[in-house]
Amino acid sequence: MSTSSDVAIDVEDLRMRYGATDVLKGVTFRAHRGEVLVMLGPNGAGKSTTLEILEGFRLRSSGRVEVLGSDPADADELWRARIGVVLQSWRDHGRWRVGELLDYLGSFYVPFGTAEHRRPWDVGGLMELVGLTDQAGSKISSLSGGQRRRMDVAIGIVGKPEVLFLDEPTAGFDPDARREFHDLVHRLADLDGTTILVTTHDLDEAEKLADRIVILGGGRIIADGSPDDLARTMPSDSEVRWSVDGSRSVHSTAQSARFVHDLFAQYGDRVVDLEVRRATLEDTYMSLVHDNASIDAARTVEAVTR
Ligand SMILES: Nc1ncnc2c1ncn2[C@@H]1O[C@H](COP(=O)(O)OP(=O)(O)OP(=O)(O)O)[C@@H](O)[C@H]1O
Repeated sequence: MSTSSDVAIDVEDLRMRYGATDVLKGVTFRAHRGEVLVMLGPNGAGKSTTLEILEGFRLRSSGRVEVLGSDPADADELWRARIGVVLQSWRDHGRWRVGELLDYLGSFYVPFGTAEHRRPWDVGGLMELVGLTDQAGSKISSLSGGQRRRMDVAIGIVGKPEVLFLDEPTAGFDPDARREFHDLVHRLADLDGTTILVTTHDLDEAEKLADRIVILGGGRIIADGSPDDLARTMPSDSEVRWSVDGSRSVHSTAQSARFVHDLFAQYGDRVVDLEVRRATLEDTYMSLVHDNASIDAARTVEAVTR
């Protein structure tokens, strides 16, 4: 059973209107302490808007929002010190050197440290953690795109945040850097109990990182569950592939276990290279987002023609 103290992010009926356009039409979700929550959704769905509201950078139109028990719209400096933010892009501090800037930014967190929760990160340890030790003395303007993004992450976590917001953090990462970053996210969540809300367009990344996934579509949360839960929500068929006597076959079925059983009953050891592919998160995502877009389009037509 979850208690309110387990809940790090609590959003209920969040609405956001830009001019005459409703971008968020009643968004409700929660994140528990130490949970990695991945938010998915097509371009323009309102993911960054949601994050900016939760970070206290943007005022919402209506709804209830609590992060670490406070409303971000009027939270104090102590609250801000407990929050870490990695925006989609930072382009500043070019003349600073990596180690110096982290040391300087970290110094702002010293008054907010406690015996149980020391702040900030030790700069050497932090650079090692994000893979920037070799760049400690480099100017930020000289970093590669991927190194710059690691620096963004280092800046986001220098104050040892309890809640961390990451807006498309791995854009521009090579596969190695991406994998290291995933390890870092798991480490922060599992060892330090950091609650992490990540947006990404990379469904493979979402599957690797998420304890839970929420999908934003048409201004609402259209799915909320673990990657496995979401894959199971699709009543789609599995794909069975196999070869018999050098001939390759494919069959779609909702009852893959029965089909495979029958296959072996018929061909025995002659069945080789057997593969059963269940619906993936990508299949689920595509289907949910497209279904939702059709429903939304139908609603719009209905409203216009009424
Ligand atoms: N300051 C603003 N004024 C007016 N409209 C805005 C503003 N910021 C965002 N929007 C609009 O709100 C919608 C949601 O934008 P948002 O950036 O939150 O989406 P997103 O899901 O993060 O998209 P992406 O995946 O492309 O980053 C878009 O249609 C965008 O044009």
